[in-house]
Amino acid sequence: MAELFQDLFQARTVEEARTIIGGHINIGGIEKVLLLESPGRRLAEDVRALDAVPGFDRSTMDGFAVKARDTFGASESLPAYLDVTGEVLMGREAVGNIGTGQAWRIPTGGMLPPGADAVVMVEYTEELDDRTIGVTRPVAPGDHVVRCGEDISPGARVLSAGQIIRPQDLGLLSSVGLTEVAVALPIRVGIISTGDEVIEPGCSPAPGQVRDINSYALYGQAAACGAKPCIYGIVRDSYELLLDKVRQALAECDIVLLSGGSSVGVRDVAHKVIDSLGFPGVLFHGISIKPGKPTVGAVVDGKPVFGLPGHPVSAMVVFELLVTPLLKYGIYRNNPLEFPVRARMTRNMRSAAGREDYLRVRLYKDEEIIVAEPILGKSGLISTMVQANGLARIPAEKEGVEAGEYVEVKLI
Ligand SMILES: Nc1nc2c(c(=O)[nH]1)N[C@H]1C(S)=C(S)[C@@H](COP(=O)(O)OP(=O)(O)OC[C@H]3O[C@@H](n4cnc5c(N)ncnc54)[C@H](O)[C@@H]3O)O[C@H]1N2
Ligand code: MOO
Repeated sequence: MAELFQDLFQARTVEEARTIIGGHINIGGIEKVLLLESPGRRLAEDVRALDAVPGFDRSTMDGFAVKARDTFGASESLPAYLDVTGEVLMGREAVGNIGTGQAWRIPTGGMLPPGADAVVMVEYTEELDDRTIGVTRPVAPGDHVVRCGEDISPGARVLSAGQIIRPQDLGLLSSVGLTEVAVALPIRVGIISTGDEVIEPGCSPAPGQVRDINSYALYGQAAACGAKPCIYGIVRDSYELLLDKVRQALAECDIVLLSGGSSVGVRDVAHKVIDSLGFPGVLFHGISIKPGKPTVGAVVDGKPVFGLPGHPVSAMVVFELLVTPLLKYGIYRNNPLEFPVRARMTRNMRSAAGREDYLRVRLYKDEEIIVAEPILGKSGLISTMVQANGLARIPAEKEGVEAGEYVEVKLI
């Protein structure tokens, strides 16, 4: 514990903060849901296909099933003449066999008859009579055919645990006959605002008071990640009151967020409260980012507890960096697409070396180039977050960015 205490106020990088917290957490459960209830949920287990998709060789065109070699050398001036000896019906097994010099009519999606290895599109045939066609263009084996198992082979791992179920995943699950999937339970996030000056949004502020922004902004962020947020209200700057409330939230939720009181002022009790909840307690106090420096990171019995800075922008930025990944994936995992947009800065911005800066930016397209216009303003101004549609990361080793330089941006 003494070692831990020495670590406090030694600001961590975001990477370090994630590693420290990630090493102690154990959150979430599993439930089975029907396929139609699964979009947006996180898969709890790998999914393997039992069946091949498609389960038979099938045509991708309307035309004639043939032996490809019977069409070799065919042209408009010298068609290959084939006997039409059968027809494939949609949704029915193709029974029989195509012999040399023979063709069967086949619809798009029809089952390729035994003996055939390609399909000639109807446009490249001429019907001479009911029983004879001329093929005017050759096909190679496999042309216009999807092979049995070409989409999905039986036994293959088709989806991986941890991934969010997207529309195309739903289609894949139905294609292999799965009507239920195991998904992670939504992570329950308890949200507590602290501060003697903070009042409910439905009240009129007296001089010195402000309406609660953080509970609502954080609620919105958690909901957008598919989590189950729960607001525990506003607690005055009192150790006992806050301890009670945090204990209640911790008993009912997987993650607890406090905002305000995370700094070093006399009334900033968040750190003290969080550290008295249980093992291992506070793991760091301070991250080397701006905004968001005075963040407290803790784990209590496997559940993360974060003391977020009171300034609304700071609280939201720290949420994006430390809470969003947990709500989406249940763990911190390497995500090269976390800042997926490369955008060109419209102006110079200074930043101190040794600290990562997260700039609120407005992204827009200017002559085919995505540009990032910084939204200036203090971290207490929620309107700056509203004007922004991205967060640009300025790496710690840089002392700023110049107009025209490229930055990596996360969409918000
Ligand atoms: N002497 C120093 N003062 C401050 C430092 C510092 O390093 N030395 N850090 C500053 C930074 S950076 C931030 S961020 C804030 C963090 O402060 P706290 O987390 O202790 O938060 P409070 O003092 O309670 O509040 C800060 C600010 O945010 C407003 N607030 C708080 N909760 C809400 C809410 N739910 N909705 C709307 N607004 C809220 C609060 O009224 C204050 O204005 O500390 C700086 N100070
Ligand atoms: O770092 Mo504070 O979190 O700037 O506003």
